[in-house]
Amino acid sequence: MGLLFSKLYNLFSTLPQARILMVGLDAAGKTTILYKIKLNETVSTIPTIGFNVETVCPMKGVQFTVWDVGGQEKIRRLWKHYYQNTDGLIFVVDSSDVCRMEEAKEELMNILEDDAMKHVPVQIIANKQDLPGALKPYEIVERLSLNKLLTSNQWHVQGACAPQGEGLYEALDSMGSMVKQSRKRQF
Ligand SMILES: Nc1nc2c(ncn2[C@@H]2O[C@H](COP(=O)(O)OP(=O)(O)OP(=O)(O)O)[C@@H](O)[C@H]2O)c(=O)[nH]1
Ligand SMILES: [Mg+2]
Repeated sequence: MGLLFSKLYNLFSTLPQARILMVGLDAAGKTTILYKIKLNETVSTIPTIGFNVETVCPMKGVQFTVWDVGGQEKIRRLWKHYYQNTDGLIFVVDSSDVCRMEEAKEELMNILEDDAMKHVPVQIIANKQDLPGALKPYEIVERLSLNKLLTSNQWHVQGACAPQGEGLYEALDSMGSMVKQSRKRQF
């Protein structure tokens, strides 16, 4: 009964509360994004060993608990421990790190193969658009083969520059819409 009420609340409430998992390769900009959204500040970061978690209200009527999990290669195997009950995935890409696009694609593939993540909406943030040589969002779609990879997940790609906050509102807005739609389908 409690579960039913909670589902009804989430479906009809104007305040969707959602658990969002944010991953991506090391140095993609995840922690910078998290604290830009939370504090509207550009914090100086060190590589995340473990995770950061913050509740953020990026816009009126939306509350996300965002889990930012470290992306260094040796700790990526820990990502799977955060999959359960995830309502939305934010996958952050350093758009200027062209050499590691294949690696990013493989990691995204691994995530989506997990049963817990099969139908979770995916927001790709094509970060570091300010850097020379950064791939545009449509080029990231091609490099990550998103049209082939994301056949059973709703998805959206947003270009961003985290320290300036550019593109972050749009990314979270789209994540919120996808989470709401996905909840309606589940119900
Ligand atoms: N030029 C530029 N630098 C950025 C941008 N976003 C983040 N950075 C920088 O990229 C570096 C890594 O950022 P982090 O936020 O620590 O990266 P992370 O994804 O959390 O890395 P891990 O914790 O190791 O997984 C930092 O020096 C940030 O200042 C951006 O949009 N443009
Ligand atoms: Mg980090």
